[in-house]
Amino acid sequence: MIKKNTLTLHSLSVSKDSRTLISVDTEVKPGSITTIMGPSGIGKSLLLAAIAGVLPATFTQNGSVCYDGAELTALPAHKRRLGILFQDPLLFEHMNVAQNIMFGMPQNELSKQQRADTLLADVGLQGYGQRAVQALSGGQQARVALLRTLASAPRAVLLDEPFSKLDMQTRHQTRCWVFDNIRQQGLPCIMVTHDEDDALDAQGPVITITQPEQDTDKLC
Ligand SMILES: Nc1ncnc2c1ncn2[C@@H]1O[C@H](COP(=O)(O)OP(=O)(O)OP(=O)(O)O)[C@@H](O)[C@H]1O
Repeated sequence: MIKKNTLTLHSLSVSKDSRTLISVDTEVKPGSITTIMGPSGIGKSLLLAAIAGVLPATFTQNGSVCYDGAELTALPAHKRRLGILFQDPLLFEHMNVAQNIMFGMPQNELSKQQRADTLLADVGLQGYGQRAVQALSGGQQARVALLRTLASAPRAVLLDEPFSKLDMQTRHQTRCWVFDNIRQQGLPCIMVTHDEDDALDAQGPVITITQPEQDTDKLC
């Protein structure tokens, strides 16, 4: 049976030099947020890159990624139509804040500028549309990158530590807004985080990745 608007990973794994770093099997339903947690350097960001179709060539992947029952694994990133937010905001520096947010908006969006302004106000950045992205703080850039991802009409979203650059109050407010938005749009979401409050607020399954067994002789 086709699971409508569901993102499924079938034993999706990332390896380097034939050593598996990470492997995940999961099904993410529309409007559900699955959290991935685990130690630094274990391959969580690489897993998101594999789902999005932008895994660096040094790594190989096995398993498959499906959306709506159709396999995406062989498709290039732009044909997967998944929104990915990297840890680094990677904003376009030749565009202002509003232009960054409008970048991936669908052509038929009635007033892109108006929508960008509304989104900015929703995350506490009212009136920032015409500013240069270089003039923003790290936390402000992180919010603009989040808006750009959500405004691009993705079929699912992949968020890599989306709130880590925000102070506690902004983090809480932004997180509530983002999670509400994801639920309202009915998007399946996979979020990588080190923060247990992020995982709690996500109200979805939590996948904890553990280190592979180590050779105890090598431990001090
Ligand atoms: N583009 C790349 N080229 C080479 N090595 C990379 C690249 N990206 C990641 N790595 C390496 O792959 C391993 C896994 O990295 P990854 O960023 O996925 O870890 P992570 O679990 O997301 O860590 P963190 O929680 O610290 O963000 C690390 O050893 C990292 O140095």
